[in-house]
Amino acid sequence: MTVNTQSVAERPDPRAFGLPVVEQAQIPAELRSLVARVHDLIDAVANTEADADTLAEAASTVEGLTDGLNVARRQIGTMVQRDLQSGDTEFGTITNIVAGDTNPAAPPLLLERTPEGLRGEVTLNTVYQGPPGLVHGGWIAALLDQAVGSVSAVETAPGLTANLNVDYRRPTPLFTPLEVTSWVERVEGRKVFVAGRIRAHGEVTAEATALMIQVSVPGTQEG
Ligand SMILES: CCCCCCCCCCCC(=O)SCCNC(=O)CCNC(=O)[C@H](O)C(C)(C)COP(=O)(O)OP(=O)(O)OC[C@H]1O[C@@H](n2cnc3c(N)ncnc32)[C@H](O)[C@@H]1OP(=O)(O)O
Repeated sequence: MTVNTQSVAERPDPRAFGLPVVEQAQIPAELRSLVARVHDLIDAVANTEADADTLAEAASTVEGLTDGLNVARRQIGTMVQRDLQSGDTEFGTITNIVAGDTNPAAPPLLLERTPEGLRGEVTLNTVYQGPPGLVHGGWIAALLDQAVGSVSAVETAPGLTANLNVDYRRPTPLFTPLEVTSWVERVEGRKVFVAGRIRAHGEVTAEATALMIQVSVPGTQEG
């Protein structure tokens, strides 16, 4: 179902909200590399059984690195502009916990446009563990919230989640490619009714319905 009600050019630009925007291609390769190394570091720290000397040395090294990086920090709310393979433009917060380009704690979940909506694949390690060997239920909800919020933004206009209902159908495994899909069901004024699904090995493990409320753009008749 096609529900695109606005051309890309008419969709709100975060600059209209006074937010800084970084183009995805302008993120330095060195920062991307650092984010990936720290992503692996979080997993290593969460699982290490190294001896006390090694742990103490690591803590000291990381403390020094943190001080060095904190010398220059981004403005809170900084957005990243992504050009999807479909030709659509997507905006997201650059430190978004699910998909943020510069967030080492993000899996990250990268979504691309399909004829039905959005689709992405992500594999989660023990950092996202709830029950033994399984993904935490809150993270399952986070993946679905991101997927439904993004499809609403890409196919209609950016909004906030007013309501998210998650049905956990089967345990969602760690270390397994998860297929995340989302689509728009219908639009009623500012209300966008959306849905999403997670599959592992082709089987549905969780599904969600949600209500997104489109945000008003400052300086427009609607906002
Ligand atoms: C581009 C750069 C920026 C881009 C920014 C993009 C960010 C992407 C975020 C990703 C997703 C998230 O995690 S968002 C984070 C989690 N969500 C939040 O923090 C949202 C907190 N809630 C709110 O701020 C607010 O409640 C809103 C904005 C959702 C709605 O407030 P509002 O704008 O005043 O609208 P309101 O008049 O209350 O409601 C509008 C209509 O929706 C209905 N409605 C409202 N809430 C509900 C509900 N829970 N369940 C059923 N229906 C509801 C109302 O009855 C009404 O229907 P009718 O009378 O018209 O029929």
